[in-house]
Amino acid sequence: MTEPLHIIGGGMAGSEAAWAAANLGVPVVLHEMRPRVGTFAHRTGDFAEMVCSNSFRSDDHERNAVGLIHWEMRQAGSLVMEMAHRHRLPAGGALAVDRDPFAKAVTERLKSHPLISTCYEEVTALPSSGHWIIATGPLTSPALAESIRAATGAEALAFFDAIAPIVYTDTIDMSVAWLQSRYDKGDTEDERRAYINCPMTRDQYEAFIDALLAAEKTEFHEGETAGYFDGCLPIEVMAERGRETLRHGPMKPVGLTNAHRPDVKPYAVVQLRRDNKLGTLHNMVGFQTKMKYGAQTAVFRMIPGLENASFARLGGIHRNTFINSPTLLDAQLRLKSRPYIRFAGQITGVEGYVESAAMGLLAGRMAAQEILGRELPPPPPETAMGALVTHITGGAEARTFQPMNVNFGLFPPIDARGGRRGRHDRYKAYTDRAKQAFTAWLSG
Ligand SMILES: Cc1cc2nc3c(=O)[nH]c(=O)nc-3n(C[C@H](O)[C@H](O)[C@H](O)COP(=O)(O)OP(=O)(O)OC[C@H]3O[C@@H](n4cnc5c(N)ncnc54)[C@H](O)[C@@H]3O)c2cc1C
Repeated sequence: MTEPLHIIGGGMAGSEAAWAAANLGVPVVLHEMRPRVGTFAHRTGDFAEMVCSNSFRSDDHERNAVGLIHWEMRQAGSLVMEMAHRHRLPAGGALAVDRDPFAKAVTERLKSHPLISTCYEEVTALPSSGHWIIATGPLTSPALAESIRAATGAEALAFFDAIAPIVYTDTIDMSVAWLQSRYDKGDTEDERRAYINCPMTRDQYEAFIDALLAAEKTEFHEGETAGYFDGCLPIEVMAERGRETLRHGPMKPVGLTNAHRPDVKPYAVVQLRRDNKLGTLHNMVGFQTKMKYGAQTAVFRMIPGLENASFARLGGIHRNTFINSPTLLDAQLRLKSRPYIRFAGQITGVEGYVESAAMGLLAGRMAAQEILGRELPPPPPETAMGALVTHITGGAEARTFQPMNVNFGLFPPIDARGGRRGRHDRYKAYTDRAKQAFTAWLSG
């Protein structure tokens, strides 16, 4: 008899993992603590509940990385995508859904599958044997979080409340910005040029602070942690403490010489640090923020060099539990120290409903194949799922690892013309290449 796969968490990732594994003929036990034990964000006992917005974001599979991952999930028989399509609402190019009927439909489908059984209980400790997927999400219950922390090391399980935006490197104006590490630190030329620096005059800095103070901010939801980590204060909180605070903190201009105008000392400098091995993404150092998304783009585009910046991810604040996947997981999403346990969903350091469900789909397939005595290689990095799983299991810098949305910056680059038109064509080239690679992977 085929051994069962146990999945903890019936959210986006767990639901998708259960469906994928059961459809490969593996019996699944889905453990979900709701409705017996709730979270501050979930309202129902349904699987795949959308806790905040009702959107799966862009459905454009030709020029958008999220749309592309939708496409790949559909090819792989995704339950979340099928039910989202069935309950979709008009929303332009976005895939918005009627959230309650959507979650009910996912729940009914899972419950009526002959190979899936459900167990409504909170799992409070890491299991010691069997085949498991942990998909307990950003609001993993405290007892289980503690058990994961004990098994992986205190440093490994991160609780954080603020994230900084990430910019596509090719949208930064390098005729204004320049490459340099503070005080030219580093043993190699690469290290000495590890940061992108954007200079500000006094007037630009003052206008920036005014905009920051006036910008609309997100308020905490009830139950979310309201305390900030000391080393992780949102920039607007720093600005509220004094107009000069940022100039003595993340925007300090010391140890840097503007390569374009060495004679002019910048009044303040915004630094961006490489965020992935490919160098296609840079994060804004110390720029964690709770400004609303619209306000963030407007305020950050005031920074010289970022006037036309595109953001792979904007900053944000909420409680989040995720592991340091680049150090803890292998390419099969298995915990290196206990390979009978896989992780999937937001707890692996991906961000968003779609990305979480996609990682669930992958983990479910991988686990099922393993139980059946085969090994499923991860999808190639040219695909959206492959790019994302490669990023979290090795491509990302482990030291500064933060949750990540799927975006073209994670893909191996494609040469193309610059500018807006060039970008348009390049995105299409990315998705064409991905579709071919994904189709081959699925049939292989
Ligand atoms: C406040 C908030 C707002 C968000 N807003 C958005 C948004 O607008 N758009 C977006 O794309 N993403 C949003 N996210 C991120 C969102 O949570 C994830 O994108 C997605 O739901 C993660 O999927 P998941 O399967 O990893 O986790 P979840 O969907 O959260 O599922 C995890 C499941 O595990 C269960 N569980 C937890 N611990 C245990 C345990 N010990 N035993 C048994 N079951 C357990 C939970 O009850 C839950 O059902 C938000 C997150 C939060 C916290």
